[in-house]
Amino acid sequence: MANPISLPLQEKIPRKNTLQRALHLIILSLLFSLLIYRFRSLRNHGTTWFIALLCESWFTFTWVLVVNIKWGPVEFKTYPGRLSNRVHELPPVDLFVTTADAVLEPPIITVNTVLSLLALDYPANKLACYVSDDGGSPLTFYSLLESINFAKLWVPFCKKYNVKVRAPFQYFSDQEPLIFGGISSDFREEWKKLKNEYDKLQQKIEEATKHCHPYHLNDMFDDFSKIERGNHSSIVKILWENKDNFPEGLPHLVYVSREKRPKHAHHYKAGAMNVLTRVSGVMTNAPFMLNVDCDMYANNPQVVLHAMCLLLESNHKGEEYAFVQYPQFFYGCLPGDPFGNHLIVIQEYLMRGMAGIQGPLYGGTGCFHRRKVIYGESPVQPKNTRSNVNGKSIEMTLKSKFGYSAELVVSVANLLSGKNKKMLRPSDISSSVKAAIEVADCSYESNTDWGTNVGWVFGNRRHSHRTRDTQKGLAHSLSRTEPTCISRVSKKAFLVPASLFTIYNLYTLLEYLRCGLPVRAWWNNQRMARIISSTAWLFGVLSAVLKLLRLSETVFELTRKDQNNQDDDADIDPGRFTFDDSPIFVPGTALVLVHISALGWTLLRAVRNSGFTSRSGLGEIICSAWVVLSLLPFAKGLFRRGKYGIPYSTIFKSKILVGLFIYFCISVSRN
Ligand SMILES: O=c1ccn([C@@H]2O[C@H](COP(=O)(O)OP(=O)(O)O[C@H]3O[C@H](CO)[C@@H](O)[C@H](O)[C@H]3O)[C@@H](O)[C@H]2O)c(=O)[nH]1
Ligand SMILES: [Mn+2]
Repeated sequence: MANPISLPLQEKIPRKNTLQRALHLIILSLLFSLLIYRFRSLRNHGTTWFIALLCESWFTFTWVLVVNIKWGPVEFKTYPGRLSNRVHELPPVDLFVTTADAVLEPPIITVNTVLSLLALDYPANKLACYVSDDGGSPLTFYSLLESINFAKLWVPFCKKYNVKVRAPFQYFSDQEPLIFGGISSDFREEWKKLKNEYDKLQQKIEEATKHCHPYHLNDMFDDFSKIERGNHSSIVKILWENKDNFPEGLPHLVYVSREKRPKHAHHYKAGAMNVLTRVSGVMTNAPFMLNVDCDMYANNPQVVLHAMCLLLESNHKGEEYAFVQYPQFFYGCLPGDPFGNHLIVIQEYLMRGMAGIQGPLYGGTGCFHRRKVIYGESPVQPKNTRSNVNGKSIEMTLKSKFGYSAELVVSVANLLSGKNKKMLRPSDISSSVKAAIEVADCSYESNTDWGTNVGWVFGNRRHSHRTRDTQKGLAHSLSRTEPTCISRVSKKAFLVPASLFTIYNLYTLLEYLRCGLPVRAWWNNQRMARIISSTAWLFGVLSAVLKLLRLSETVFELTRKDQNNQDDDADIDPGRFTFDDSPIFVPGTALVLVHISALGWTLLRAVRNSGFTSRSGLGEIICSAWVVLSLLPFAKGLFRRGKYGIPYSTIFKSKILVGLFIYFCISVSRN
């Protein structure tokens, strides 16, 4: 029998996708013939055409990139069972949860996230959970404090019965009979008890939210008493300490609210992540860190073990994975994905495709990071390159990079030299609270490498990710509108884009069907791709330009997390689009108006000439109709009132835009 230790913990398996690849090749050859055709036609035209061509080549290029990324998708198969006799080798992991606003992100949601992490299948004395509260909310603090007592029952219950979903709200939303089918009376009793305890916890938090409960009179809340949002000193509080270093107990739980001052940029989530990195650095200094948003939960209790299968192994060159990221799945989804935000196909094809090349983009959440990589070291760099530098200068270098905290510098040095390889972790974290408070100060990062070469980059990665997508988005919207205004092409030339269009749609449809999704979901996503490119991405480009010109700063607007009771409308249809007078709806409205008018105009001319002439252009009609279909929610919005209708002011602005556009087209065609 093979020694289990020698068995690999993971396998990287390329996915077979012959049909996909065939379509892929056809799409690419069509794209290139289209481009060549356009190059040929350039010879006969002036500068406007040259600019159009330049744009088209660029868009084709980005399109080719996006399609090509999907060429060689891979799957990672991990064998956590093979770790079972290597438990002593398992490294500590620090778990980060970020929350920022107790109103937009109700504490019960954060509590569920935290509970699902505390109950993970991993030695509890090797986990530490840190919650960053950018809201500095006593309510969030209170809710977490209250959840400890529940966790003391919940965690053993989950482990005893091998509960799959360890976020109680989700677990208890299942039908009782379904759970109880053929199950012991012990379990039934315990289930009822836990459900009852969870209800009590929920109620306490609710009462506190409505201020029916003077919870804050307790002296644990002193730090919060005079707190002013966005203007307070840092708070670090240990909510629970696993003092006995007990693998079956509860992991450490630490509350962190970093210092905020009106004059100091706080860099939103990236800033919070850097504080968490430092605070955990001086407290537990685990070599790996998982970060999740406050509205998430682990849907598989073995996530850490699976991640370790990848992170603990290196390849024959000694290279290691920098990070391991899990795909996100969403709960509370509307059927048919009306807003195209379930991201199932993107994660299944684009992300796996990227994983096949080098690795996916960091999506901001659900990710295990190697701490030394976050500290600026490369995962492929050989270890101990700095051993010949004398001790003093190492300290000075580290201080200039990581800031003045002596405790942090020691922890960084330990980590980078691999000294904490012993996989031990201080069980007493209360002695490091003072150091933790210090590194959570808002001025701590001044004149250091935090936010540039160390930690989460400000400005930031989220941003570059967006701009990339923007280009893809524009590629679609321009190539769609192009036929109506620029080209009236011959039948033969129309064949290429027409087949490209058909095959590309088949190709994307295939992706949806293979993921087991309905055709409706495919259509909704195609539609949303057009809508997003004419709204969010377009404005994303504008804001990036404004930022480059230093005219404005990007801001992070929190998404509201509870979907219930924000609306008391009786006839509420959650799948329908709602509008307001935001300028973001102007381009979409204008596009719809242009194409409806174009179609109307063609129809009118056809009626006048009794029949369509060759000048009507079938291609143009199809393209315009496709745009209108894609933007159907806008077209409907033109005729609806209330929140489902586009406000008159928006329609008015769009009409001005359309007027300008038509004027531009006419003057171009005259020249
Ligand atoms: O000043 C801030 C602002 C946000 N957050 C936290 O950041 C997370 C994400 O914020 P959210 O409003 O939920 O943004 P989304 O639009 O959902 O963010 C998506 O896109 C982000 C950027 O790519 C990723 O970081 C997120 O994980 C991903 O869910 C939440 O936990 C927030 O509490 C902070 O901690 N401080
Ligand atoms: Mn979110």
